Amino acid sequence: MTDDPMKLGLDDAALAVHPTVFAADALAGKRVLVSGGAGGIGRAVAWLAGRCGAELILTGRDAGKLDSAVQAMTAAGLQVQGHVVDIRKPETVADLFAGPVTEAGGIDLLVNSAGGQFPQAAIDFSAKGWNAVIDNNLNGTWHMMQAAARHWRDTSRPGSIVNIVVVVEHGLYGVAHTIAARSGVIGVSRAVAVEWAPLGIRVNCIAPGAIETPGWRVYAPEARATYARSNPMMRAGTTWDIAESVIWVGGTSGGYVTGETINVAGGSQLWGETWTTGRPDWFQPG
Ligand SMILES: CCCCCCC/C=C/C(=O)SCCNC(=O)CCNC(=O)[C@H](O)C(C)(C)COP(=O)(O)OP(=O)(O)OC[C@H]1O[C@@H](n2cnc3c(N)ncnc32)[C@H](O)[C@@H]1OP(=O)(O)O
Ligand SMILES: NC(=O)C1=CN([C@@H]2O[C@H](COP(=O)(O)OP(=O)(O)OC[C@H]3O[C@@H](n4cnc5c(N)ncnc54)[C@H](OP(=O)(O)O)[C@@H]3O)[C@@H](O)[C@H]2O)C=CC1
Repeated sequence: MTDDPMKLGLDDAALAVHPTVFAADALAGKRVLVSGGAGGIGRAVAWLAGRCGAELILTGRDAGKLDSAVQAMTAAGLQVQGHVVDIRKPETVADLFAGPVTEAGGIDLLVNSAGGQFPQAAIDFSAKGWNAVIDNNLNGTWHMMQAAARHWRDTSRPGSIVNIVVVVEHGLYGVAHTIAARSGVIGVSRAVAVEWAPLGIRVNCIAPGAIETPGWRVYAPEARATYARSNPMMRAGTTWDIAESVIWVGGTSGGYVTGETINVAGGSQLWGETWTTGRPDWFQPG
């Protein structure tokens, strides 16, 4: 890992050629919408889906980041468009589906990778900070899920949703607001996996462990330095680890899977600790 924010995780050059288990036509004829598609994990998902033959629609808040992702993927021959959408604003999400998604001919897979939080002891959260994280991660993800489900219902086509969450059972501290939000996403995903099965819609979650991305900039270097040893495999994961799991469960390979949350976390759901705020004296070994 490096402290250069531009060099956290795999860059476009690496994502363009990274080996994959998937065939070049695994998603041929499919259209994939990735929120947070210019971020670390979303960008890797987009590259993999595009390299498997899918058309891509990427969304995010930062137009410059979106442009750079679209340019890099276009230069590699992928079919991709980018749109500024703040997932916290249901009206902009509705505009995305009524406009670009419909004009493109619809989508087959929605990957919700937009999200984030800040590290802070829970006892110090302000009401505004708590609300910001809940709004971004729970409400924002829900707005995208519901808009996609309505799109598929109204166009009589099947669909698949993959929500990127965090490991909520154990071992991730200093981000209790995001644990609450992501537990909500996991809960609603299980609920609508049943409600929406008659519509041909599958809903699953991927819970990444420590995955080196530009998103890590929000954590102090001392905290980040411990992340690789937060799991029994004693290493950080890559955005490609997450991308391959997303495409597996979101694509036809996961066709009989719904309502699941898959930890792709090096076993950190079972062993290890990540203190995003630094480990307090109370929990120091010895
Ligand atoms: C076992 C697994 C191991 C995993 C290890 C790593 C775990 C997870 C890693 C990741 O998820 S990495 C990638 C994720 N990316 C990010 O997290 C992006 C960074 N975060 C944000 O962009 C923001 O925090 C936000 C959550 C999206 C909120 O943004 P918003 O624009 O709505 O809010 P702000 O205006 O910035 O702030 C609102 C409010 O929130 C409080 N607040 C914000 N930042 C902090 C902070 N650093 N410390 C304390 N409080 C904060 C604050 O109350 C803000 O209001 P004001 O006080 O500014 O008025
Ligand atoms: N990296 C890790 O170790 C882990 C990450 N995760 C989760 O995976 C997901 C992706 O994280 P990662 O790629 O690492 O982080 P990044 O910060 O690189 O990417 C997150 C993306 O989400 C977008 N985003 C955030 N809020 C909004 C919003 N309100 N509307 C639209 N877009 C938004 C950002 O776009 P823009 O910059 O344009 O605003 C950004 O590109 C997040 O939910 C994260 O919490 C979970 C566990 C571990």
